[in-house]
Amino acid sequence: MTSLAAPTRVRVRAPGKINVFLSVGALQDDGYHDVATAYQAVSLYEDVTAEPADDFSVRFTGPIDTSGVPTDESNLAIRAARLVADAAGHRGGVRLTIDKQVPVAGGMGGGSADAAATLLAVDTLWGTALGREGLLALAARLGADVPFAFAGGTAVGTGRGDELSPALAKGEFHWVLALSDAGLSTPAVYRALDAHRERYRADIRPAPTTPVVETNVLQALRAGDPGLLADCLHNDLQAPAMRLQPALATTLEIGEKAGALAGIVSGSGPTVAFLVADRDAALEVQVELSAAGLVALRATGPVHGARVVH
Ligand SMILES: C[C@@](CO)(OP(=O)(O)O)[C@H](O)COP(=O)(O)OP(=O)(O)OC[C@H]1O[C@@H](n2ccc(N)nc2=O)[C@H](O)[C@@H]1O
Ligand SMILES: Nc1ncnc2c1ncn2[C@@H]1O[C@H](COP(=O)(O)OP(=O)(O)O)[C@@H](O)[C@H]1O
Repeated sequence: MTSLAAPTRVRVRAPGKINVFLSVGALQDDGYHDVATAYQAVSLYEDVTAEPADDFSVRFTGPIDTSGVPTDESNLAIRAARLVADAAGHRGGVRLTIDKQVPVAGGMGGGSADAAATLLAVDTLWGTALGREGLLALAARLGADVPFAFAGGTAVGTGRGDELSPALAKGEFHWVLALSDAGLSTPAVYRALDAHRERYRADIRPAPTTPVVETNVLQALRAGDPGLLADCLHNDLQAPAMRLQPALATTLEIGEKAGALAGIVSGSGPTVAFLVADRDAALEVQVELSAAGLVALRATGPVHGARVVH
């Protein structure tokens, strides 16, 4: 007879995301905006390794500069681990190591992926068996994007972006991601959108009362057709992100001239995601962006959500 020993180390991988469509409604009393977004999980990953320890700690590895990310109790991964411990009555801590591929404060949900991966990693390590629904409920308490990082694939997010319904998607979409030297703060970009709407109330489209994802976006995803999707990429946070980082206009121009079907600021930015026809086009656009001095990565989507890999 074999006995199942408790694991001494669990590794979980969770993806970054691109918002292929993001409509932002009015600011609510809780400080959040009502949104409707279509998320696509893409092949830039956060790998979180969890090992038993007496207390809670986190460290980062990998090539990305994480000097600005806190490693104290405010770190989203530590907050995720503590939530599982509290929910399940687990005593003892965890040592977390995060191998980071998703740019920091880039609008691609790296911190959310850290939190989502940690939820599953500690649940597996400690054998707390909270289940998918239990972990998804904890995910929503950690941040608006965390449930999607947990679920992955393609989904529509409403409410704060945390109420998910799956969306059908066919095939594989190819993206080139142009990174920026400086990050953008998510609340600052939402505030800039509100300020702009307030200031130019008479001239611009007001915040939608009930934001929705347009049906042509869902059709393009379902058809797996990058040309169709390129025509309907949209992000209400793009204009405020560009006001905060005007150089993004040049980045968009370079990628589109290099043959991208379309470019869009991802989430609150400043990463710019270029949708391209296929792998060859992705290489060409990546080369042109690099030649202009930008850091450019290739990715594909949709990919799976948080999953144990080790
Ligand atoms: C803009 C988006 C688009 O997917 O992603 P990122 O660009 O951050 O990756 C999300 O709405 C961000 O999600 P996330 O980064 O998880 O947000 P949270 O930590 O929950 O919230 C940070 C802050 O952003 C603002 N916020 C966030 C979500 C939302 N629907 N309305 C908001 O106004 C609030 O000021 C909130 O205090
Ligand atoms: N694991 C983490 N724990 C706590 N904060 C994080 C973590 N990863 C990133 N952050 C911080 O959260 C903010 C948003 O980061 P991130 O999730 O990378 O970008 P975005 O919200 O733009 O997708 C940044 O200020 C960053 O320093």
